[in-house]
Amino acid sequence: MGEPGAKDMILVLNAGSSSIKFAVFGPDLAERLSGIAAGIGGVSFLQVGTQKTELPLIDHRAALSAVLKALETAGVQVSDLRAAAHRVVHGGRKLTAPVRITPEVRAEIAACSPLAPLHNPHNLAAIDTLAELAPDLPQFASFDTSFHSTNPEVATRYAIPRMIETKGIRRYGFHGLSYASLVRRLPEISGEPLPARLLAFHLGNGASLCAIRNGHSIATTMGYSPLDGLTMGTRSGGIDANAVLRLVEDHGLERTKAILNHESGLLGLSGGKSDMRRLMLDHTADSDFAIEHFCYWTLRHAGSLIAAMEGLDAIAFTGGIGENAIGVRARILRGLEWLGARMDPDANHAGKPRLHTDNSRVAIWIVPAEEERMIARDARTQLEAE
Ligand SMILES: Nc1ncnc2c1ncn2[C@@H]1O[C@H](COP(=O)(O)OP(=O)(O)O)[C@@H](O)[C@H]1O
Ligand SMILES: CC(=O)OP(=O)(O)O
Ligand SMILES: [Mg+2]
Repeated sequence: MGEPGAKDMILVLNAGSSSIKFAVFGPDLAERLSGIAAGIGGVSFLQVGTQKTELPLIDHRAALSAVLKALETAGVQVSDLRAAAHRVVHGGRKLTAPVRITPEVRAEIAACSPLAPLHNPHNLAAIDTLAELAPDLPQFASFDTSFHSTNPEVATRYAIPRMIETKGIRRYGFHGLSYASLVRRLPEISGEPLPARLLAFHLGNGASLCAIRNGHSIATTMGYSPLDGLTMGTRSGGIDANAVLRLVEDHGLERTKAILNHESGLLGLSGGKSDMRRLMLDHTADSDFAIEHFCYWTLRHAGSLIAAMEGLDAIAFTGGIGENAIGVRARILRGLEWLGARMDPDANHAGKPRLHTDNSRVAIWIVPAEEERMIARDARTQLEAE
């Protein structure tokens, strides 16, 4: 790894609902090492580079200590780090740009936990564990909500009384680090300027769309929390608020939270599978229906965002499903043919970066999600500014 005592590395932690992704970057932002602890609380494993080991990871604390141990084995000690930087999903109204984590920032992240229950508590646990291990290590946070701070008020307000809106009940939007990195990467990948009206599909376990006009988010499908919008792995996506109230009446608040966040989406529709790769191999009527529901609602929302941009010049797919699920991309693109989007099936099969044919009126790209590099870049900018 780096020169002994050089303290030039940045550790990035991206703690999700059931996984912790990690990466170590050098001062030039070259990735030195990356991996994932996944399946936390279930069938879990730790992968470092290409080396995958099955390992019981009962909770996020166990997963983080396995990650730190693996880093040590690979020659990265916490004492070698210049900084640690975290993806924090919800920054609420106050945290709209990358920041150094102070006690005040930590308290604000904690205050946003009820808004992103599958994410913020795990982000905080990672911050706290590192703070205990290395109290002097500078820690930074980058927020999934920040990229959408350019949305106009008409897009962020719910049609509810202003007094309620002032309490923070509004649309925020998420996956912003993925979209920010996509905006950077697309011109490098395509060799062309960023298209003026770009519809980005972040399709992973959590999934959202973003209407990006001249590089800025103007609308997105997630709202107050990462539950809204598309059908997701275990989240329902959009659901009528009166149906939610009925669920609360019938099942109580805690059960309702669990149903909507953990038991719905692809998992609920298919009767047990949240993972797109597994669903695609399954070929049962329920699994096929779950995939069709995912694609259909992705298209319904795509139509809404295209209207918000008043047209469409390019599409970009990212996230685990967007980058890898050939059949899902093909189904979604079939649903956009009426706009003049033409996909080259061979390019789609091969997972090439460019998917459109020469006569397509809309450019179509695959852009790998690089949330961790974006977070490292933010932290480096902060360090240089200090
Ligand atoms: N080769 C593949 N084919 C189909 N789906 C895939 C493939 N690889 C990954 N996926 C799907 O991508 C999703 C996970 O995406 P990812 O962006 O890693 O999620 P997370 O939100 O946890 O970061 C899962 O549904 C997984 O099945
Ligand atoms: C915000 C969100 O949904 O994140 P993820 O896709 O990592 O679950
Ligand atoms: Mg993700």
